This record gives sequence, C-alpha cells and structure tokens, in this order.
Amino acid sequence: MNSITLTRPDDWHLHLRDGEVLPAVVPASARQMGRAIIMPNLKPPVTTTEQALAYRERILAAVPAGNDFEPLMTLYLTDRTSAEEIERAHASGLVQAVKLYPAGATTNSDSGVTDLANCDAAIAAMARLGMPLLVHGEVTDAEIDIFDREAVFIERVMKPLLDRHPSLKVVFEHITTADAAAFVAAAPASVAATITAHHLLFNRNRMLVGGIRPHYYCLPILKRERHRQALLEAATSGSGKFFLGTDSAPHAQGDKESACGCAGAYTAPAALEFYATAFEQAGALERLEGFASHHGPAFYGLPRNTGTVTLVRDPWTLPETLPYTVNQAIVPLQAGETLDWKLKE
Ligand SMILES: NC(=O)N[C@@H](CC(=O)O)C(=O)O
Ligand SMILES: [Zn+2]
Ligand SMILES: [Zn+2]
Repeated sequence: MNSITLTRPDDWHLHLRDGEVLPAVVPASARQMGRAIIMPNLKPPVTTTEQALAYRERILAAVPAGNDFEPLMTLYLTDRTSAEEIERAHASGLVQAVKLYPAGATTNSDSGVTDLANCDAAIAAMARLGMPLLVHGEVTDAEIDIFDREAVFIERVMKPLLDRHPSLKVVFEHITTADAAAFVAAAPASVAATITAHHLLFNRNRMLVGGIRPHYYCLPILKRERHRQALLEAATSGSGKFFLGTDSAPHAQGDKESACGCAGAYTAPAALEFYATAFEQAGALERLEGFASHHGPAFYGLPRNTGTVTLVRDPWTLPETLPYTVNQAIVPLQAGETLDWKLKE
C-alpha cells in the first residue's frame, strides 16, 4: 500500500500550552486533526469554565485562516472543584471533559488531586451528566518504582473509583502497560483509553541505550518491549475502547536537554505519520482509521469529522528543530530521522 485515506482524525489528548507558543504549536495539530481534547495543565491550571472558554479563544486565534480545527476543552480537577463548576462546564457545551492529575504525578500537576475522596461531589455530577473523567493513571508514592506506577494505580485508584461511580465515563489516558490495556479491555463500555504513537513505536531501550535521550522521556515513562507489544495489540484490535491521543507535550529545547529535563514528547508535527508507521509494523494499516477517526467520537458521543486526510509513502526527514519561543527552539520526536509516511497537503 502506498497511500491511505482516512476520515479526518481527532487527537483525544493534546497539550498546546499558552501565550507566545500557541502560534508555534497550534498549526501543527490543526493541519492533521479535526478536533483535539486540550489538556488543562497550564500555569495556573484551567480550573473554571470561564478560564477554559478564554483559553479556547486564545487557541482559536492561533488556528490558521481557513482551517476549522476545533479545540475541545477540559477542566483541571482539584480537591476543591464543585459540582456547580461541573454543571457550568457541561452547560457551556464547549467543555467536554475533566482531567484528573494525581498531585505531583507529572508536568504542572502540583494543584492536582491529593485524595479522590475530596472530589466525590464533582465526580458524581460528572457521572450524572455523562461527562468523561480523563485520568493520568500513575500513583505518586515515593516508594513505588516509576515503572510500576501505572499498574499500581489500577489497583489502588482506578478500581475503587469505578466501584464507587460505576456509571462514570473514564478515559485512561496514555496507557503504557499490558496491565492497563487488559484492564480497559475487560472493563465496561464506559471505560476507554488513549494510546500515544511513541508508546506504540518505542520501548525504554530507545530512551536509555547508547546514551540518554531526553526527547524520549515522557510520563508515563516508556516501558519494556512486552508492554509495547500489548499496546500495539490493543490499538490494532479494532476495539472501540482504544483511540488516538498523541499526548504531544511541547517543552523548549533547553528544558528537555537539561540536567533535570522535563517530561513530554513533541509529536504533533508528524503524529499521523508516527501512528501509520506503528500500524504498518503491526500489519494493521486498515485498522488505523477506526483508531484515529471513529472510536474517539463514538466514545465522546460526537459526530465523526466529515473531511478526509491522505497519507502517502513518500520518505521525508523531520527537521532538527522547529521555532518555539523567541529565544528557544523545540525538538520534535525523531528529529533528523526519516519517516516513510507523509501527510499529503
Ligand atoms: N506526558 C508528559 O510527559 N508530559 C505532559 C503531562 C502529561 O500528560 O502527563 C506535559 O504536560 O508535559
Ligand atoms: Zn499525563
Ligand atoms: Zn498529556
């Protein structure tokens, strides 16, 4: 196969940041995706409907003319999020979901939830309104090994949460383990997962063998090969529970190439190319459209996009850097490497 045309996909997990970098990163996603679920982990976090709607306007101002990319907004859940705030968010029609960051789990999660018991009223309102809870599923306890934090989260947090709120819609974001893939596959239809392209393509060797490669450092951290295989199997299974979420997470070059580098891989500029590479390696290119364009809207109760995108086999090399802030560039994942697939303009 040398060309593949898909219903225009959506990105169900995307970081765009704010301010001066919006014009640098928004067009990369708008070129590829019809819509994207926008993560709320700004500084300060997007905790109110009012903030989410203002942020949406700033994103829209950075969308190139003639492009109808639609940002789907989220609220950042805190210990103090009220049921009223959830109702306001839902009533706006522009906030689609609420994001749970366990406090301290990842980039800008300091204001995250310290104990889910504090969020009972907000979560009950979400369950009632059919608003999905998007979960960064890692425990933060210092004694739990970083490679085990997702698996432990399932037992300690995810299962009790679903026992307490069985009708809550949950997206287990950026799953990275065989444990999470199996858990989601066995859960009711109200539980789904996003999978990044980098977790489908790479195991932890890519980050650590032959030198430490900070651009492959993201959270949840890349795992061993057995887990990558399980994720590929889930993504290419045809199950509607698994869908595309890049977790493209831009950080300036100097914040990644550092003695204490930030977590996050910038994948938006070649997101569909990365996914096509992974699906082709699994011999499942024909399953890419369901994963990228059909399963997400079905779970969120939204219509599919109407347009199409076409990927062609036309090798190209990712730039070493792209413009980001006034002083700093950004390094896309696989910078300087050649990809087989290319999104046709
Ligand atoms: N994935 C990451 O490594 N980083 C994300 C946060 C997140 O999605 O956990 C970021 O905002 O930089
Ligand atoms: Zn996360
Ligand atoms: Zn993320």
